[in-house]
Amino acid sequence: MSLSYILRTKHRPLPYFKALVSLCCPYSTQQDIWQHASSADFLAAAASISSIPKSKGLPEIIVTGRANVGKSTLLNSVLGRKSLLSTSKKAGHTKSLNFYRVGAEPGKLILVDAPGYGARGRPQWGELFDHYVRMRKELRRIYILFNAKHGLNAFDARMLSMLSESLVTARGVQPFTLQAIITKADTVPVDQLEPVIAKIREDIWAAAPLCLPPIVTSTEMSPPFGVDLVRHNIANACSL
Ligand SMILES: Nc1nc2c(ncn2[C@@H]2O[C@H](COP(=O)(O)OP(=O)(O)OP(=O)(O)O)[C@@H](O)[C@H]2O)c(=O)[nH]1
Ligand SMILES: [Mg+2]
Repeated sequence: MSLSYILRTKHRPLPYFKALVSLCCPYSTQQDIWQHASSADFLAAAASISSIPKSKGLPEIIVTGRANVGKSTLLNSVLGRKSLLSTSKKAGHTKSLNFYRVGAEPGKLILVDAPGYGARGRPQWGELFDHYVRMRKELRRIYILFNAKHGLNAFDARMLSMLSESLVTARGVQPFTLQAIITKADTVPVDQLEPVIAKIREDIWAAAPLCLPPIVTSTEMSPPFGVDLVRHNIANACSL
């Protein structure tokens, strides 16, 4: 709904005013979603395809990336929580698709944490992730995470090009979008950060030109760096 349409409409019931507010200050309206984030809750864990929970009809986003890249930590930070999601120094910690409702019941959206891929990944985790991505109609955006210190490796490039292929269907429909996130920016010396980010952007572009350019984050910094941008991005992806 455009601003000019709203202003031209004679009868302006409440939804029009709500739309007007969200057009004028989308950021503050989106913040409401995360203000209720403390009521976020764990919904289900699926370690196999048959245990993937039925959709609640809410928009969903999922994170992926090499094991230990910081997927579960980033989702905790997005939710303003310390330990709703279990994290570990040891790679290969998350072993199932874990579903989290955001906002008080019935919720606004669902965040899905996934096991990592790469040398510490397992084939059955890959199958689970692929099945979810292929079948979930509510999936709005995939977030693919890269460690600032490590950059991309062959596993990342393969994952990016595989996801690229599913970004547009044969009929030209885009079922979901793909967004890159750089994690652990605090582990790179500040004077090296610019070239490091430039190289990661270049490598992402080479493997998946349709991937949205990376948001740089650090959950270690105080306040966390880039996490507000991630919240904003998730809300946008879910049309909230
Ligand atoms: N320095 C730093 N460490 C981080 C950051 N984000 C996460 N970590 C650490 O990285 C380690 C792995 O974090 P997780 O969130 O468990 O990583 P994951 O991608 O979920 O890992 P798997 O579940 O094993 O795939 C933990 O020790 C975190 O504390 C960050 O921004 N900076
Ligand atoms: Mg994890």
